[in-house]
Amino acid sequence: MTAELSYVHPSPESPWTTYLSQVDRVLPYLGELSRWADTLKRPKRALIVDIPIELDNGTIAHYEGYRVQHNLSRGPGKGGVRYHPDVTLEEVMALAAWMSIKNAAVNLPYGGAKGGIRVDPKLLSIKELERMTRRYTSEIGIIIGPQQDIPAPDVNTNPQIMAWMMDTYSMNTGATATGVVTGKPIHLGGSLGRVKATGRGVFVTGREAARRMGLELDGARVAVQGTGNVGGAAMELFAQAGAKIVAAQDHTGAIYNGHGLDLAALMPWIKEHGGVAGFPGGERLGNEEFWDTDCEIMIPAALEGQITADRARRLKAKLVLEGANGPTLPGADDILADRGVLVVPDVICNAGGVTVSYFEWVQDFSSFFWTEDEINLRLDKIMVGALKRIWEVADQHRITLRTATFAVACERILEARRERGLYP
Ligand SMILES: NC(=O)C1=CN([C@@H]2O[C@H](COP(=O)(O)OP(=O)(O)OC[C@H]3O[C@@H](n4cnc5c(N)ncnc54)[C@H](O)[C@@H]3O)[C@@H](O)[C@H]2O)C=CC1
Ligand SMILES: O=C(O)CCC(=O)C(=O)O
Repeated sequence: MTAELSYVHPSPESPWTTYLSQVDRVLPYLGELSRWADTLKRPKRALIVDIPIELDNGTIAHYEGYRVQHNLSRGPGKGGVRYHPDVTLEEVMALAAWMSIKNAAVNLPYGGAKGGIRVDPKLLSIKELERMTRRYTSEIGIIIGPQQDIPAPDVNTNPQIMAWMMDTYSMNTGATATGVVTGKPIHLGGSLGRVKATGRGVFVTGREAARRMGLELDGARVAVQGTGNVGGAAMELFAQAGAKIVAAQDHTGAIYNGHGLDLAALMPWIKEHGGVAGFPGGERLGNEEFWDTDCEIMIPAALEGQITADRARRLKAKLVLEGANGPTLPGADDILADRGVLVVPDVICNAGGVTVSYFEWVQDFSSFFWTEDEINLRLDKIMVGALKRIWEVADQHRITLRTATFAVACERILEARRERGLYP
């Protein structure tokens, strides 16, 4: 008998509720190990921190920060840090839990963790952003470390923020510790290929899924939500493979071009203007209309809970590639499965980022750095191998790729849990 968590009150649409229902679906496939499954339904450790900083105008602001370590059975915690005004403890718990599943699905020697600050970073100056990042790092410094828990970039965080985190942790501990975060700038122990790795993983899993479905990438129409690190890199790789990016949406709006958006013009536009809105090479599309786009492939690569039941009924795509974490609500998942739309779930589809983070961590420890070709080849091999195993389990039990990924990952996590035992 396991008591409910007293500190969360999730709504039916919260990411934590979505995650719990995904775990429930996998229980019939865990055999004896299901005895240990409650361990997946509660984070091992959740730290909430106050982050006071002095703003440029001399006033003091306080931000709420989190670092959650969901499961550490297979190794140190690993997962990104998000800066967003809607971040909550429950959201970070779900994101940390999905990291446990993802890391086990690609067989990395990590547990799952995630962090975040409830802030709109676009409202901060660069100096304020640095002060907030450094204070947050000091506050969570009691639970992170190269062998304990290794943060990385997520929404609205980037290599510069990772550099400040690495520097702050190193100053506080008295020695340069490049392995404390990944996604760093290259000359500070970062890895070639990390910036585009998540988008590359989305492409690799999409390429494999399309091959199995008999869907030609050359000429395929693709719609992408989110044009940041993940969506931007995925769009470029699909376009290089001959696909047409017909629609793109981000926080500034949505655009459409039936002949394919010209990425050579769009990407610099986004960089300069902060988003797709106003791009002259496409027609303006309503945010809701975006989900009705005629396309073969839909890539949600922004935030959670975007594919609702209603949108799942309307979606025209045959293949959904979850670049974002948790973009599809459980009810919508069922509708897509009933409609024969293939979903490559987040916990494998976007695992390319953490896989190259793992390569970065290994390179930092050995102080020996690989070429970008080596990294991309190894990434491809790991993603293809992991997806193949997941597909076998899906075929064996006639279950969705999401439940199959959870089955593979939960078995690995719970086996480690069982073997380690309960008592110190
Ligand atoms: N950065 C990474 O390595 C990884 C990121 N992810 C996930 O991918 C997703 C995107 O992350 P990044 O590309 O890193 O973030 P980013 O900060 O680089 O880009 C986020 C994108 O989402 C868009 N967006 C924000 N709010 C939106 C809204 N309400 N409607 C439409 N678009 C909106 C933004 O305009 C931007 O284009 C997140 O779910 C993240 O957790 C998953 C694995 C690794
Ligand atoms: O690179 C990492 O360690 C984690 C990336 C991440 O946050 C994610 O996969 O959602």
